[in-house]
Amino acid sequence: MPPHSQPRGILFDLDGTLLHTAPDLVKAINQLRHEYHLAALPFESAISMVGKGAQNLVKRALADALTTVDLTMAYQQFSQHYHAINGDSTEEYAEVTNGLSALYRAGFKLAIVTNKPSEFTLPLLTQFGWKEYFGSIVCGDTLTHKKPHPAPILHACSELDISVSEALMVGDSMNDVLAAQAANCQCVVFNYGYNEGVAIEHALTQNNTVRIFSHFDQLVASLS
Ligand SMILES: O=C(O)COP(=O)(O)O
Repeated sequence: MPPHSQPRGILFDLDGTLLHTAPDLVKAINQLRHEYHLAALPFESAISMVGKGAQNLVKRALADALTTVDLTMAYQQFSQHYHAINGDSTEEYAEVTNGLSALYRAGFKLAIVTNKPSEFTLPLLTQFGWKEYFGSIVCGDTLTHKKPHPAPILHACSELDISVSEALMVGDSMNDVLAAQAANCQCVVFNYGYNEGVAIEHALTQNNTVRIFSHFDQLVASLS
């Protein structure tokens, strides 16, 4: 496979790639901590806990009280808080709606491959009017495995009816990069996202071939 052959299918991560979900996520996490009489986490430390799914986020956010917390119940409490505000302060990154629409109209097959549970992902896709663009929506609870496991990428390719060599994974974190590498899929990342609190440029090793973009328009231009 040539390193940057033109793909037929584009697989998008959600949090930190298409949507800035951090304000709502951090608010729900700090509402949860308040219930457990724990101090609010600063925004940056809370957001560094996002990336490996909501169950993991709750576990990381209550790390200072884990011996006394029932994580199943804590997840249900978090879920209630997040459902109540999911989308309220969430914004699309610049030019995402225009870019998705352009890629869709140009004939690319599009998918979502996120670690976010479907109960939170689907309402956001509806809110932003994007659902019709995606031929496959793979969430954190769709399969047994989440990114960085390759299974979500392979599942999306199968649902889009393309081979993995015809796909491009677009993300913001090493979870996306490692999943793509494990699936043998091309990958690009945006540097405006979360990557569990580490600048993606620093996380990628020097000989890594993953391209880094800083604006959604750059991705769209690279595909035209
Ligand atoms: O919910 C998460 O932990 C991250 O979701 P993402 O895979 O869309 O970045």
